[in-house]
Amino acid sequence: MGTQRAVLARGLTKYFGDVVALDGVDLDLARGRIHGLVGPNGAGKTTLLGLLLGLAVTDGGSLEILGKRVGRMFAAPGGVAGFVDGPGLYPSLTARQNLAALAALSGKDTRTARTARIDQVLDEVGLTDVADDRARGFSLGMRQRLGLAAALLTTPRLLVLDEPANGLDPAGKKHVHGVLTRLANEGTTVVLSSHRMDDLEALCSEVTILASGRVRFSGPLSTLAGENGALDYRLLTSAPEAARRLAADTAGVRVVADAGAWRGAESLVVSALVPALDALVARLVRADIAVRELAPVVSPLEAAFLALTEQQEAAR
Ligand SMILES: Nc1ncnc2c1ncn2[C@@H]1O[C@H](COP(=O)(O)OP(=O)(O)OP(=O)(O)O)[C@@H](O)[C@H]1O
Repeated sequence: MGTQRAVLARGLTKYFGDVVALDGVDLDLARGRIHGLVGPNGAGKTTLLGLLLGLAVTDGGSLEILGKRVGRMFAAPGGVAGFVDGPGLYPSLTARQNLAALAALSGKDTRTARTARIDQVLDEVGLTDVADDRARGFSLGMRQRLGLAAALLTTPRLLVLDEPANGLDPAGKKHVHGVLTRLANEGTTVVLSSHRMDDLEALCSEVTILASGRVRFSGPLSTLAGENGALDYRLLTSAPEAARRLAADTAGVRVVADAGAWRGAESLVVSALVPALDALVARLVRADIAVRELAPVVSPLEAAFLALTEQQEAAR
């Protein structure tokens, strides 16, 4: 048995002329997880994903993928599939022909087995109805789904996707999320970048936040709230006035403003760290005040992202 990590990177650096795209990046990706990569434009996300796909080599540091040290060859390590900057497709071929061309390259299965597998992956990404249409006429969302289907043909153990949700309509997103979740449940590691915090929160158990080529946070989404200082939370309770008085009287809790109505009920917004929030909820319950809803106004991931972007702006 090799390491349980799909990716182990230490001190990765990558330069483009004078531009430092990656500046000492450490990354640990456990197998069978969906890991989100987030960061402002130019943070280094595509560069990092490109290294994982063997599209570029590092200028420094070490990289181990699926238990094997990556050398200085421009080649996708075995078991790795995916794409950056959109999937490479033949525009004049249909979706099915594109996949058939790729499957034939691998030369592993019989023609019948390949055809069955192609039908299966087309179905998984929701492209069966357009299987015989040329890729040239495909929308961005359809191209993304065909790119994912192509990656699935190889049964990857590490799937690397750069903004796979770009251009997806709700039905397309449902297909893609379903496929990625199934893959992770079966042990494939998925690493994807996105500017959509809601997608990342729905899909990923862990995230890495990059800014200016450096890792600002890497770990479970659940620990982000604690990392990022006080957050604003919206509270809906059975007794808004009494809840407001209790909140104002709880150490570490600040009542933000008169939040007014929220979904037709009077709500309260408080700013607090998680332990103070826990204390407030316990006090509300002890006072027989029911907590009907409690959620961050801005998600921890979005708050962390915004804080980081603001820091970057301030440094300019
Ligand atoms: N081929 C290249 N030649 C020169 N500079 C590059 C090249 N690729 C990336 N860079 C630079 O490296 C830095 C990181 O770029 P990268 O594309 O990895 O960021 P990103 O986080 O993917 O950004 P975005 O969210 O805008 O896609 C940027 O400053 C970019 O201009």
